Amino acid sequence: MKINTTPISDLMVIESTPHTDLRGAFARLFCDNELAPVIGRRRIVQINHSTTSTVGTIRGLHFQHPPHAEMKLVRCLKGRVWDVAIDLRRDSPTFLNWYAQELAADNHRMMVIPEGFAHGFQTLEPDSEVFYLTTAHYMPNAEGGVRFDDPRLGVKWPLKAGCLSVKDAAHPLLDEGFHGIFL
Ligand SMILES: Cc1cn([C@H]2C[C@H](O)[C@@H](COP(=O)(O)OP(=O)(O)O[C@H]3O[C@H](C)C(=O)[C@H](O)[C@H]3O)O2)c(=O)[nH]c1=O
Repeated sequence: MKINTTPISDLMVIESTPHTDLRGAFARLFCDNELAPVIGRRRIVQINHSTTSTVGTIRGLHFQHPPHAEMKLVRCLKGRVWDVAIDLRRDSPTFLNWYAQELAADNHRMMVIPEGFAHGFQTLEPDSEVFYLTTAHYMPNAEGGVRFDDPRLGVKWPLKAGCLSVKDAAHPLLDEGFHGIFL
């Protein structure tokens, strides 16, 4: 696994190179030894899998408030998604900056999104499947969200927004009073 930095500190992109032979390919989805420099003392406590049938669907952008803030390690195991992370960390020099990567079954790329970031994705192919590991349990009462089309964020999505959950359509826009998550 190759650990790549991004323009946003602590946000990483992991490249994996599958072992291929006549039968097909083998690749590790996760290895605590290889990812120790990124994971540190965190523990993976949940592994989630979402399937999204229609192209253009946006899931997110979600985060959890401390003490339930989580790191997410996100892969696309089928299809293709535009995976977006937004820095919501208070006092971060890149506060409200966003970064995106195309994750696909065939590019074996993984986003490592630390605590204090909102995460979401848009499907670029039908029946896309996202597989992600988290370092904190799902706590609905600690969940927060930002709007995919919030002008304060200016996220660029490859496609016109398609299907959206009622919850995601209802996230409040960030006003000047929003100073981020204090971790
Ligand atoms: C995250 C989660 C959800 N749920 C239940 C809650 C709802 O009844 C249902 C769908 O949840 P939600 O609409 O939040 O799912 P997504 O919109 O795919 O959100 C997820 O995908 C975005 C991109 C993220 O980054 C979040 O980690 C995660 O919230 O599953 C659970 O039971 N356990 C869980 O860990």
